Amino acid sequence: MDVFLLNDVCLKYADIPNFPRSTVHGHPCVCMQGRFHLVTTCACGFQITLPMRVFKLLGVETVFLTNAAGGPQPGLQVGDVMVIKDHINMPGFAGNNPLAGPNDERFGVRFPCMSDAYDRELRQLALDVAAELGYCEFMQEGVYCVLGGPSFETIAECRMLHSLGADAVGMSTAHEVIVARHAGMRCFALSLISNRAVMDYDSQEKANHEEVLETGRQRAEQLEKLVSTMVARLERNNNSF
Ligand SMILES: O=P(O)(O)O[C@@H]1C[C@H](O)[C@@H](CO)O1
Ligand code: HPA
Repeated sequence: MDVFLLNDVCLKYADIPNFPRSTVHGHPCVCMQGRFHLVTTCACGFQITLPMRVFKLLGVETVFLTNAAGGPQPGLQVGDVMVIKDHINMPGFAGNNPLAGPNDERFGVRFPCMSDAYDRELRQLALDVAAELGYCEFMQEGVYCVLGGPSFETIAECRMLHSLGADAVGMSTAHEVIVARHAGMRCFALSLISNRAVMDYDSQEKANHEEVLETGRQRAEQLEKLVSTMVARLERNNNSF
């Protein structure tokens, strides 16, 4: 069941007016269990990002996001954790931006800047905490590219994305970050490289959701430790890194 956890209060998504419904199996997370993707709601970026505005209204200042992603960057291995330093919003090139339509000035300006979308201090904190925990061998930093899904990429698409500067490719996160940044919240995001992007016509590899879930299970404990240590560090410093 999809639930929204706020302190000890647990709300069903179905009980929150206008809240979208998650349809993808296997996306539990710490505070919001059940995620929304472009494919869930007929490419309506506004609806899938509504939770960010709910967070803002609840007084949230910093948003942590995680995702599973394929890796077109040859330096990335399955199981690597990539701190996202920037994104490419591919659906945005076709006009699918979650901020399209009338701007709600109560949240932010009409034309928000995105060159600082992923908070520099939080990225450094992640790398520092990872080093303390002994995670350096699988920590990376890179650019995440969001596509609409739900089909995985063709070989030609993977090659193109790599040449465009994408290190990881997935189906979420960038829309949420755009809306969170519009509302002035700080953003930090991680990609777990759950599968290699297939770049070679002779390869027998095929992207599939089971591999994505399995890689997630294998790294779950370390990811939880990394994020919870970062959150504890932030709390200790009054959210000021
Ligand atoms: O919610 P994320 O972006 O982690 O989920 C990815 C995208 C698809 O839902 C799924 C593909 O296996 O994982
Ligand atoms: O290879 C991928 N492509 C797109 N989305 C994904 N989510 C997990 N792996 C992938």
